[in-house]
Amino acid sequence: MFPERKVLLVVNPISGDLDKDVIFEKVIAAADAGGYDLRIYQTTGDNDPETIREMVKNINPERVMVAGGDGTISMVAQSICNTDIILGIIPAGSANGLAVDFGVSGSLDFALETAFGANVIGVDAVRINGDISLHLSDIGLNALLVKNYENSDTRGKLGYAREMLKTLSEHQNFRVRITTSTEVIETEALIVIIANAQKYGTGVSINPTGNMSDGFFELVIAKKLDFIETAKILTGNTDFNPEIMQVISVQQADIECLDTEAHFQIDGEYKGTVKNLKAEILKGYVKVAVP
Ligand SMILES: Nc1ncnc2c1ncn2[C@@H]1O[C@H](COP(=O)(O)OP(=O)(O)OP(=O)(O)O)[C@@H](O)[C@H]1O
Repeated sequence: MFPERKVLLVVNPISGDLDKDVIFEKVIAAADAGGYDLRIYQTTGDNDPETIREMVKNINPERVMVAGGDGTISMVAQSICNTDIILGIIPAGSANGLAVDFGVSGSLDFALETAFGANVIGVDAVRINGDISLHLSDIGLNALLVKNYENSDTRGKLGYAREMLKTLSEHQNFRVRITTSTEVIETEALIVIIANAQKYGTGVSINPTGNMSDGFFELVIAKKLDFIETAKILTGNTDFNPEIMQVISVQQADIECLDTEAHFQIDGEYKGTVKNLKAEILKGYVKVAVP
């Protein structure tokens, strides 16, 4: 007899620098101890969302464990949204901002205990122009940095620092109009962040009151900053400063760039330039196992 309780493990073999063999061994042992029938899928970078959806439909797992970075976690979350399937997170990316925001940081054993544990919450998502953001998306300075970093051939801290200097010299502020159900804000901006979570992968806490389950997201609007202040934010050396940033908590918002198109990124992935964004909260989008 096959056990009724099934679990699917999705592993991105190329993410971060973690030895995936250790993850396989530990998940196999934990699934065995919990009486789960374990299935494994390694992502290929080609048609993964479709394949995972199909596997989820056929296997009907109680949980899906994901070992990868933010991109893989977000992809798997979108494959099981609005179901009772529980997402278990095993951080294995280069930055793991999403996992950190879920409180899943530290040892692999801790992540596994959490991923197989009983504490489960419904996590919201933000739909932005039809795409899904679980973490932090923005227009302006940081999105340009994401673009420059994606296009550069150096990786690591040095590459990041080089792209940051390039970004700071290229960036221009833009005029933006933000319309919510209660107000219209028109301002010059360096960056407008659409924040479901609190922290960037660099560790900088940009939205200290953010809660991923409250049915709201925040708009964090940073007006003109000086060079040093901006560099500190981008490198994760300073946290949210209420004197230079405005935060509003909303369920939906329209964002219009008034004079020029602005660079746009969703959860660390560059999306090109945009003039208009429509953002709305999707409450209880996916069930996630948390500490
Ligand atoms: N087998 C594979 N070969 C090449 N690319 C892959 C493969 N599997 C997944 N990918 C790609 O990996 C990317 C997602 O990476 P992911 O976000 O998980 O890790 P990361 O970039 O190391 O971490 P972080 O988001 O924390 O910086 C996607 O672009 C996906 O297409």
